Amino acid sequence: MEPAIRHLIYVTRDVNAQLSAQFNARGWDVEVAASARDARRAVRSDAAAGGLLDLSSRFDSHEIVALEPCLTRPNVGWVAATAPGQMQESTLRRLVRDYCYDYITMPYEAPRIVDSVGHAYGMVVLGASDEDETSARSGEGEMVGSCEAMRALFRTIRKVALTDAPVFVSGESGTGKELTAVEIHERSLRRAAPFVAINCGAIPPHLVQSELFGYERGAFTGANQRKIGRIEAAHGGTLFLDEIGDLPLESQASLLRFLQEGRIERLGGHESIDVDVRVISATHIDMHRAMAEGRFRADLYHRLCVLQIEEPPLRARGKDIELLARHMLERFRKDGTRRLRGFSADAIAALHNYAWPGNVRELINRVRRAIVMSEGRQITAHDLELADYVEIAPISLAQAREAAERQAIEVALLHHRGRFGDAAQELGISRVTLYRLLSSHGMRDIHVPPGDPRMLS
Ligand SMILES: Nc1ncnc2c1ncn2[C@@H]1O[C@H](COP(=O)(O)OP(=O)(O)OP(=O)(O)O)[C@@H](O)[C@H]1O
Repeated sequence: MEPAIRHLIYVTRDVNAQLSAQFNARGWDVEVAASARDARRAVRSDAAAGGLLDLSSRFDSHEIVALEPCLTRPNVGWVAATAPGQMQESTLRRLVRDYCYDYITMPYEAPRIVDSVGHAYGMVVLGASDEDETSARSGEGEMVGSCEAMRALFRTIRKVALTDAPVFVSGESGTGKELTAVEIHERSLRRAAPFVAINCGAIPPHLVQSELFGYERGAFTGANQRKIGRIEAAHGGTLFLDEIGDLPLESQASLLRFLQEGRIERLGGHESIDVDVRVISATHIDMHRAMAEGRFRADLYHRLCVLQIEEPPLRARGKDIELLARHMLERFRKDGTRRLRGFSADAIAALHNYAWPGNVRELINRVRRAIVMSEGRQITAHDLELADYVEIAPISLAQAREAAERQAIEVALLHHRGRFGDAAQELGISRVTLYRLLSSHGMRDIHVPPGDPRMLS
């Protein structure tokens, strides 16, 4: 809500006493800044304020340059007062265009200026309440989200954090699997101990064993000193095994042994060492297929997958796409040089129309690039490189039905973690019909492992 007294930062070399009195009479508390230095001090607070930049009082070019950082503050709504002809100067024109809500040329009427600054202030307050809403609904720890799928995920994280059982996180690349693992660790009794992450897909296969288990001095040529492996380094804490599907078969056997016995042996060592870690693993590949093709041991999978978490893809998160985009704009806005005021309507439309194959990681990258490249006051679809997604091509009723059917199936399967019987029941259809629909929508490969007898029915 708007406070009773509003704060005005009046940047001028030549205070207009009558104008100040008008502001006071309309409930403004006026702070005069006679130099860029005073202005910097005045804008330091994060509270919303109105700003009157009196360019007609002839600041020299040095002062103008020094004023620019004050104008970029998002919590001040600036209005410029200019002398006739001043807008011919390109520097002033740019400052007014980029940072001010309005400008008024002399001779002016005091009430007109007070009204204009009032509107600028109102716009700032409107923006701030958007941000409040964003942070109030921001989710869990570092994780932003408020849609039903994310709320369900946060509930699961809280439950899972209370136990020590292995957790398996599946989901497309960039959906937040590692962030989920961190969140589980942070909410668990292990939070004071290390969280150690290892990307099994990024380590050359012949080095995986030594990375995981460590080695003793002289274990192999080049082993000049003892090295503690990642499992041992996580003692007392949580071990996050990312891209577990890429773990070579040899290491799968060693990892299974460790999970069964709770002990490791460093390479070239004879001592068996007790290690207490909670294992969280993740992958974006289809583990059922990997097992069917003999690339992943089923016994290890079942050990790792005591508790399962499915990370929803960004395209299934509805309004959260916008929430995340705004959150990332706030987080990275200092990378840009302009004072950006959110996203344009075409950007919002594109955010929803685009399918986000790279999920949250891609969204972060697009927003960061747009912050730097944007030339206007708002981030547009073009800045996000999503200009082609502003308008969706008109679709026929049949196509609309098909898209809705597909989305309902995705959501039901996500909701029931891939349990076909439950998903079919929620959708009010038989299992057989669900399998048939999966086939007809080309979703069979994503949701049903090859060779699954269910597909034969
Ligand atoms: N809900 C979220 N809120 C805020 N940031 C998120 C969210 N989900 C993911 N991120 C951010 O998105 C980026 C990708 O997330 P993360 O690395 O956890 O994904 P991943 O699923 O593990 O990816 P990969 O499969 O490629 O390893 C990170 O910068 C992460 O902080």
